[in-house]
Amino acid sequence: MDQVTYKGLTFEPYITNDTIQNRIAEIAREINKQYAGKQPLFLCVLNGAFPFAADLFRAIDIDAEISFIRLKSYEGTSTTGVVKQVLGLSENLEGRDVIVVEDIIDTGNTIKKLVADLKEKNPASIRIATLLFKPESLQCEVNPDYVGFAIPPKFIIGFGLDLDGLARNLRDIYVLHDDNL
Ligand SMILES: O=P(O)(O)OC[C@H]1O[C@H](OP(=O)(O)OP(=O)(O)O)[C@H](O)[C@@H]1O
Ligand code: HPA
Repeated sequence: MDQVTYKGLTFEPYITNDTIQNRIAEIAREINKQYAGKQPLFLCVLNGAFPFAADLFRAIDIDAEISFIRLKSYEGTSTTGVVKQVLGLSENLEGRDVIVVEDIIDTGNTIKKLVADLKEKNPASIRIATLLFKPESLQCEVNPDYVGFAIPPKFIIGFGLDLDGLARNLRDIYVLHDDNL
Protein backbone atom coordinates (compact mmCIF):
# COMPACT_ATOMS: atom_id res chain seq x y z
CA MET A 1 0.00 0.00 0.00
CA ASP A 2 1.24 3.47 -0.91
CA GLN A 3 0.68 6.89 0.62
CA VAL A 4 -2.33 8.85 -0.67
CA THR A 5 -2.82 12.61 -0.88
CA TYR A 6 -6.08 14.56 -0.55
CA LYS A 7 -6.36 18.36 -0.45
CA GLY A 8 -2.58 18.62 -0.05
CA LEU A 9 -2.53 16.31 3.00
CA THR A 10 -0.54 13.05 2.96
CA PHE A 11 -1.95 9.89 4.53
CA GLU A 12 -0.10 6.66 5.39
CA PRO A 13 -1.50 3.13 5.03
CA TYR A 14 -2.88 2.07 8.41
CA ILE A 15 -5.36 -0.85 8.39
CA THR A 16 -5.72 -3.15 5.37
CA ASN A 17 -9.05 -4.27 3.98
CA ASP A 18 -8.19 -7.90 4.90
CA THR A 19 -7.65 -6.92 8.53
CA ILE A 20 -10.90 -4.93 8.52
CA GLN A 21 -12.85 -7.86 7.05
CA ASN A 22 -11.45 -10.33 9.59
CA ARG A 23 -12.44 -8.06 12.45
CA ILE A 24 -15.92 -7.48 11.01
CA ALA A 25 -16.40 -11.27 10.79
CA GLU A 26 -15.47 -11.59 14.48
CA ILE A 27 -17.93 -8.86 15.51
CA ALA A 28 -20.68 -10.45 13.39
CA ARG A 29 -20.11 -13.82 15.08
CA GLU A 30 -20.50 -12.16 18.47
CA ILE A 31 -23.72 -10.38 17.42
CA ASN A 32 -25.14 -13.57 15.85
CA LYS A 33 -24.61 -15.34 19.15
CA GLN A 34 -25.82 -12.56 21.45
CA TYR A 35 -28.96 -11.78 19.44
CA ALA A 36 -29.98 -15.36 18.61
CA GLY A 37 -33.79 -15.62 18.78
CA LYS A 38 -34.16 -11.83 18.45
CA GLN A 39 -34.56 -9.64 15.36
CA PRO A 40 -32.26 -6.67 15.84
CA LEU A 41 -32.60 -3.45 13.87
CA PHE A 42 -29.24 -2.18 12.65
CA LEU A 43 -29.21 1.60 12.40
CA CYS A 44 -26.46 2.81 10.07
CA VAL A 45 -25.28 6.37 10.66
CA LEU A 46 -24.71 7.91 7.23
CA ASN A 47 -22.62 8.86 5.46
CA GLY A 48 -19.43 7.32 6.80
CA ALA A 49 -20.75 4.03 8.20
CA PHE A 50 -22.17 2.62 4.96
CA PRO A 51 -19.25 0.27 4.01
CA PHE A 52 -18.92 -1.05 7.58
CA ALA A 53 -22.69 -1.46 7.91
CA ALA A 54 -22.94 -3.26 4.56
CA ASP A 55 -20.15 -5.73 5.35
CA LEU A 56 -21.30 -6.28 8.94
CA PHE A 57 -24.94 -6.76 7.93
CA ARG A 58 -24.02 -9.30 5.24
CA ALA A 59 -22.15 -11.32 7.86
CA ILE A 60 -25.24 -11.48 10.11
CA ASP A 61 -27.00 -14.84 9.81
CA ILE A 62 -29.93 -14.34 12.18
CA ASP A 63 -33.11 -12.45 11.15
CA ALA A 64 -32.29 -8.75 11.21
CA GLU A 65 -33.32 -5.44 9.64
CA ILE A 66 -31.35 -2.36 8.67
CA SER A 67 -32.28 1.30 8.45
CA PHE A 68 -30.41 4.57 8.00
CA ILE A 69 -30.07 7.96 9.63
CA ARG A 70 -27.83 10.81 8.53
CA LEU A 71 -25.91 12.98 10.98
CA LYS A 72 -23.22 15.55 10.21
CA SER A 73 -20.75 17.52 12.33
CA TYR A 74 -17.31 17.45 10.68
CA GLU A 75 -15.76 19.97 8.28
CA GLY A 76 -12.21 19.23 7.09
CA THR A 77 -10.34 17.37 9.83
CA SER A 78 -12.17 18.84 12.84
CA THR A 79 -15.60 18.78 14.43
CA THR A 80 -17.85 21.84 14.25
CA GLY A 81 -19.17 20.82 17.68
CA VAL A 82 -22.74 20.90 16.33
CA VAL A 83 -24.35 17.57 15.41
CA LYS A 84 -26.97 18.13 12.69
CA GLN A 85 -29.61 15.52 11.83
CA VAL A 86 -29.80 15.75 8.06
CA LEU A 87 -31.97 12.70 7.35
CA GLY A 88 -34.43 11.44 9.95
CA LEU A 89 -35.58 8.05 11.08
CA SER A 90 -38.90 6.64 9.91
CA GLU A 91 -38.94 3.29 11.80
CA ASN A 92 -40.93 2.74 14.98
CA LEU A 93 -38.32 1.75 17.58
CA GLU A 94 -40.76 0.82 20.35
CA GLY A 95 -39.63 -2.50 21.83
CA ARG A 96 -36.89 -3.01 19.21
CA ASP A 97 -33.34 -4.20 19.86
CA VAL A 98 -31.34 -1.48 18.12
CA ILE A 99 -27.69 -1.78 17.10
CA VAL A 100 -26.30 1.62 16.08
CA VAL A 101 -23.58 1.23 13.45
CA GLU A 102 -20.93 3.97 13.28
CA ASP A 103 -17.67 4.22 11.33
CA ILE A 104 -15.92 6.15 14.10
CA ILE A 105 -16.40 7.47 17.62
CA ASP A 106 -14.03 10.41 18.06
CA THR A 107 -15.20 13.14 20.50
CA GLY A 108 -18.28 10.98 21.18
CA ASN A 109 -20.63 13.94 20.62
CA THR A 110 -22.44 12.40 17.65
CA ILE A 111 -23.17 9.03 19.26
CA LYS A 112 -24.10 10.60 22.59
CA LYS A 113 -26.71 12.84 20.97
CA LEU A 114 -28.03 10.02 18.81
CA VAL A 115 -28.38 7.54 21.69
CA ALA A 116 -30.18 10.17 23.81
CA ASP A 117 -32.62 10.80 20.92
CA LEU A 118 -33.15 7.06 20.32
CA LYS A 119 -33.87 6.34 23.99
CA GLU A 120 -36.90 8.65 23.77
CA LYS A 121 -38.37 6.23 21.22
CA ASN A 122 -38.55 3.42 23.83
CA PRO A 123 -36.46 0.68 22.21
CA ALA A 124 -36.02 -2.57 24.19
CA SER A 125 -32.23 -2.13 23.99
CA ILE A 126 -29.56 -0.04 22.30
CA ARG A 127 -26.04 -1.22 21.58
CA ILE A 128 -23.30 0.55 19.65
CA ALA A 129 -21.04 -1.02 17.03
CA THR A 130 -18.22 1.17 15.74
CA LEU A 131 -15.44 0.27 13.36
CA LEU A 132 -13.00 2.76 14.91
CA PHE A 133 -12.83 4.23 18.40
CA LYS A 134 -10.51 7.01 19.66
CA PRO A 135 -10.76 6.66 23.47
CA GLU A 136 -8.25 9.48 24.07
CA SER A 137 -10.36 11.97 22.05
CA LEU A 138 -13.61 11.43 23.97
CA GLN A 139 -15.26 14.56 25.37
CA CYS A 140 -18.09 12.66 27.03
CA GLU A 141 -18.71 9.20 28.44
CA VAL A 142 -19.40 6.67 25.71
CA ASN A 143 -18.91 2.90 25.96
CA PRO A 144 -19.33 1.22 22.60
CA ASP A 145 -20.33 -2.46 22.80
CA TYR A 146 -18.55 -3.64 19.64
CA VAL A 147 -15.30 -1.96 18.58
CA GLY A 148 -13.40 -2.87 15.44
CA PHE A 149 -10.18 -1.07 16.35
CA ALA A 150 -9.26 1.29 19.19
CA ILE A 151 -6.87 3.86 17.70
CA PRO A 152 -4.86 6.92 18.79
CA PRO A 153 -6.26 10.43 18.26
CA LYS A 154 -5.16 10.86 14.65
CA PHE A 155 -7.28 11.78 11.61
CA ILE A 156 -8.29 8.74 9.54
CA ILE A 157 -9.67 8.31 6.01
CA GLY A 158 -10.85 5.41 3.86
CA PHE A 159 -13.44 2.62 4.13
CA GLY A 160 -16.22 5.21 4.44
CA LEU A 161 -14.27 7.85 6.35
CA ASP A 162 -13.80 11.10 4.47
CA LEU A 163 -11.90 14.34 4.20
CA ASP A 164 -14.56 16.81 3.06
CA GLY A 165 -16.43 14.09 1.17
CA LEU A 166 -13.37 12.53 -0.48
CA ALA A 167 -11.57 9.21 0.18
CA ARG A 168 -14.62 7.25 1.34
CA ASN A 169 -14.05 4.84 -1.57
CA LEU A 170 -10.58 3.72 -0.44
CA ARG A 171 -10.65 -0.02 0.36
CA ASP A 172 -8.14 0.37 3.18
CA ILE A 173 -7.84 2.80 6.08
CA TYR A 174 -5.18 5.53 6.09
CA VAL A 175 -3.88 7.85 8.82
CA LEU A 176 -2.85 11.49 8.48
CA HIS A 177 0.93 11.73 8.34
CA ASP A 178 2.44 13.47 11.40
CA ASP A 179 4.33 15.97 9.18
CA ASN A 180 0.96 17.45 8.18
CA LEU A 181 0.18 18.56 11.74
O1 LIG B 1 -17.42 11.27 17.82
P1 LIG B 1 -17.54 12.48 16.92
O2 LIG B 1 -16.45 13.48 17.17
O3 LIG B 1 -18.91 13.11 16.99
O4 LIG B 1 -17.27 11.99 15.43
C1 LIG B 1 -17.88 10.88 14.85
C2 LIG B 1 -18.80 11.25 13.73
O5 LIG B 1 -18.10 12.00 12.74
C3 LIG B 1 -18.30 11.42 11.47
O6 LIG B 1 -19.42 11.96 10.86
P2 LIG B 1 -19.38 13.32 9.99
O7 LIG B 1 -20.01 14.42 10.76
O8 LIG B 1 -18.01 13.55 9.47
O9 LIG B 1 -20.37 12.96 8.83
P3 LIG B 1 -20.17 11.80 7.71
O10 LIG B 1 -20.48 10.47 8.38
O11 LIG B 1 -21.16 12.16 6.66
O12 LIG B 1 -18.73 11.87 7.25
C4 LIG B 1 -18.51 9.95 11.78
O13 LIG B 1 -19.22 9.30 10.75
C5 LIG B 1 -19.30 9.99 13.06
O14 LIG B 1 -20.69 10.05 12.84
O1 HPA C 1 -10.66 10.68 12.04
C1 HPA C 1 -11.70 10.95 11.38
N1 HPA C 1 -11.72 10.85 10.02
C2 HPA C 1 -12.81 11.13 9.27
N2 HPA C 1 -13.98 11.52 9.80
C3 HPA C 1 -14.03 11.64 11.14
N3 HPA C 1 -15.06 12.00 11.92
C4 HPA C 1 -14.64 11.96 13.17
N4 HPA C 1 -13.33 11.57 13.24
C5 HPA C 1 -12.93 11.37 11.97
